[in-house]
Amino acid sequence: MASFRPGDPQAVQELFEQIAPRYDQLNDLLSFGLHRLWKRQAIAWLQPQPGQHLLDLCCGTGDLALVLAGRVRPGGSVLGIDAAAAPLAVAARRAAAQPWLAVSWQQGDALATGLASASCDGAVIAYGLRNLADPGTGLLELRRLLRDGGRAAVLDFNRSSGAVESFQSFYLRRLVVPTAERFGIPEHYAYLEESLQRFPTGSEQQQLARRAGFSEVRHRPLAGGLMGLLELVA
Ligand SMILES: C/C(=C\Cc1cc(O)c2ccccc2c1O)CCC[C@H](C)CCC[C@H](C)CCCC(C)C
Ligand SMILES: C[S@@+](CC[C@H](N)C(=O)[O-])C[C@H]1O[C@@H](n2cnc3c(N)ncnc32)[C@H](O)[C@@H]1O
Repeated sequence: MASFRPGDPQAVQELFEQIAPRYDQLNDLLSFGLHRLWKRQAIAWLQPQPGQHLLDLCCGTGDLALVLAGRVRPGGSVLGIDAAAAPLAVAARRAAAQPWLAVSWQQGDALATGLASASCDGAVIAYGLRNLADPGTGLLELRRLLRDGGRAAVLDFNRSSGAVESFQSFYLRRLVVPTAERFGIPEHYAYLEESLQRFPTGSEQQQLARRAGFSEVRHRPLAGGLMGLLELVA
């Protein structure tokens, strides 16, 4: 059985190339649709305004980017960046059905986007930071891309402890992976728990964000501590 070593960029990219066709369906199924609420909480922090130019790093199949593109109308735009082509193809198909949205897609590395400094009014990374080889470098690039005063929202699983950690592990091992097994991709979802074990805690993320140059930093647990939202001001 293949395994995807957390921190190996090629393996992580390949994982998301392979699960792209099932990704959204399994997120809805496995979280009972609650991931949409958690993403709305990330958007609420960003306070998107008409005319703003926003960035969705590790955008995947583009659900967040498409919502943001609606919120910055008229005059604004959203750029979604992802390392994997398959999720971007899903995102482009979804965007084609909404031609009024100013949204574009770029295959690239969130650790080195090549975009101009201070070129974005706001940015989101949803369930992406944990998949980067070096989350600290990811936060540095995020800060570089934002104009001073711009907001960023970093949504991901929360590295918890005690009963919450036990529930998280139980849910991932006993529900998530067996469900993924039915779609022939159990090892892809087994990676989730492995990647979480090496993910910085909320307070460690706060330290990394301050070191990256963010002026305001707050890590907020969501869903009873199962998820976490890093609220940042550049
Ligand atoms: C949107 C969500 C996860 C995105 C996601 C992130 C990754 O890094 C992956 C890596 C490998 C495969 C898939 C993913 C991936 O989908 C969160 C919702 C989906 C989760 C799979 C469900 C797990 C949620 C909590 C652990 C438990 C929620 C319990 C609640 C009662 C629903
Ligand atoms: C769990 S998905 C999150 C997708 C979307 N943000 C969401 O909330 O559903 C993680 C995404 O990060 C992308 N990714 C992983 N490493 C990356 C990197 N170094 N640069 C850009 N994207 C990356 C993967 O290809 C994948 O599409």
